[in-house]
Amino acid sequence: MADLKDSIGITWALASALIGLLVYKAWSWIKPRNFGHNIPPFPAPRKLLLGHLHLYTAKSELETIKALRDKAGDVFSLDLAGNLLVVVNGFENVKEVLVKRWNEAPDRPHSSVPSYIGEDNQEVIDSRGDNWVQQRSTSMLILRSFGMGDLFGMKEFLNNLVRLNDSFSKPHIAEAKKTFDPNKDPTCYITAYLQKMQEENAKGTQKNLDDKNLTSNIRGLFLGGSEITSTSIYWFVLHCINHPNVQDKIFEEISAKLGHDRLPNMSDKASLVYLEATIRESLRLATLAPFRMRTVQQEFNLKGYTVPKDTLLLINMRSAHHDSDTWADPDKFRPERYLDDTGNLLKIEAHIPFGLGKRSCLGEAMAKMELFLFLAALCQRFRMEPEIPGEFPSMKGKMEILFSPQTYKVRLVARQPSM
Ligand code: HEM
Repeated sequence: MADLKDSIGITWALASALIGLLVYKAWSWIKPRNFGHNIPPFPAPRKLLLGHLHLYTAKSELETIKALRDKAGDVFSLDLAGNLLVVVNGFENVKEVLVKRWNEAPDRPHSSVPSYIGEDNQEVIDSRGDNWVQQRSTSMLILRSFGMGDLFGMKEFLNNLVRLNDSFSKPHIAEAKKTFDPNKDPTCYITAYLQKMQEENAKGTQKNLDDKNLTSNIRGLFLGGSEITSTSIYWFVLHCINHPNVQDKIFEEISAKLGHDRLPNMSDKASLVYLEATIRESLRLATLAPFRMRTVQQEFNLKGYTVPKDTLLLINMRSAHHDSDTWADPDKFRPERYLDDTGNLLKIEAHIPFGLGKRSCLGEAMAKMELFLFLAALCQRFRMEPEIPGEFPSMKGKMEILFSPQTYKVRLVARQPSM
């Protein structure tokens, strides 16, 4: 009898211990995670398991982040089901993270997109460490030397290719290799890269320049550069339709500075300051890439808070362009804000449409040239009007991969020099 009691007692004890252990395990799994005592504040209490995921509502990310910033301040934390996300707002904090804290938070998180853009996530947008340094410096050198040249042999290329897969860059590389002569000046990005590869091989310093990275870089540069440039143009045209006085001023400037007998070229850029100011204002108001992401590799302090290793940073670029302490009437379209009293262009530090720091836009110089040449020619030749006279298209943007305008139609009316 005593034996039976003992064994029931032991069974109970074991069962209770097991239940206790399971409850403890379950609790430690669902309870809010402790990220350390000095992290930036949470804007709201956390829910079991979800953390702050419930804050993601039907509202746009832009509105959600703005509302949370109003509650918690410029730098705040969100618990995304056990992962710490620190949101960084305001130009000074954005600059601190992207420029001064580059060593601690150098890379973007790996995204799912580059797994088909890049081969094993190697291209310049998503690559890291030594590989990124070499892909970036080589690509930068090549972009500089080509300027607005036919970078990828695009004229012929675009006639044949529309799909972004293996048929995109590999056949093109194979074709370029057939005619590649290391002793001749490179004719496009591919031949310039092949030449650099050979030089590095000859010096024995070759590490990361190879066919795989070349393929990925082409796709990365193409993706990184095409959609964002065309969307910048859509925003500019939309602003011109809605501000006829601005486009008339650009036209007057073009009439006075270069006339109508030839198309604008890069030598006109310095004199078309009002056009340049309008391009800047359009890029600022839209902020096409409103959020940038980084992963934290080493703990650092930001505004007195600790940002632990492995935190995800969400950097609010839009805040840098829309804060009223940096920009007077931030939501107004006012190209004049970039001009001083004598009509010279001002450099405004908080104007950062191409990002900041070592991972800022690789194609900035090229994009600026493309925008200038295309938009100068457009404003020289056409007046941009709404499709239906008097019915102006909406200026409200929508958040897709980029912050883009709603679809709209424009009526292009040929300008006469006296118009
Ligand atoms: C108006 C046009 C453009 C805008 C507004 C723009 C903006 C940006 C921004 C904000 C970044 C991210 C910076 C960051 O994460 O901190 C970026 C990165 C990048 N952009 Fe652009 N971009 C434009 C055109 C181009 C063009 C034409 C190219 C290629 C020829 C290009 C290639 C890249 C690449 C490769 C990166 C990644 C750089 C790296 O990680 O080292 N972009 N761009």
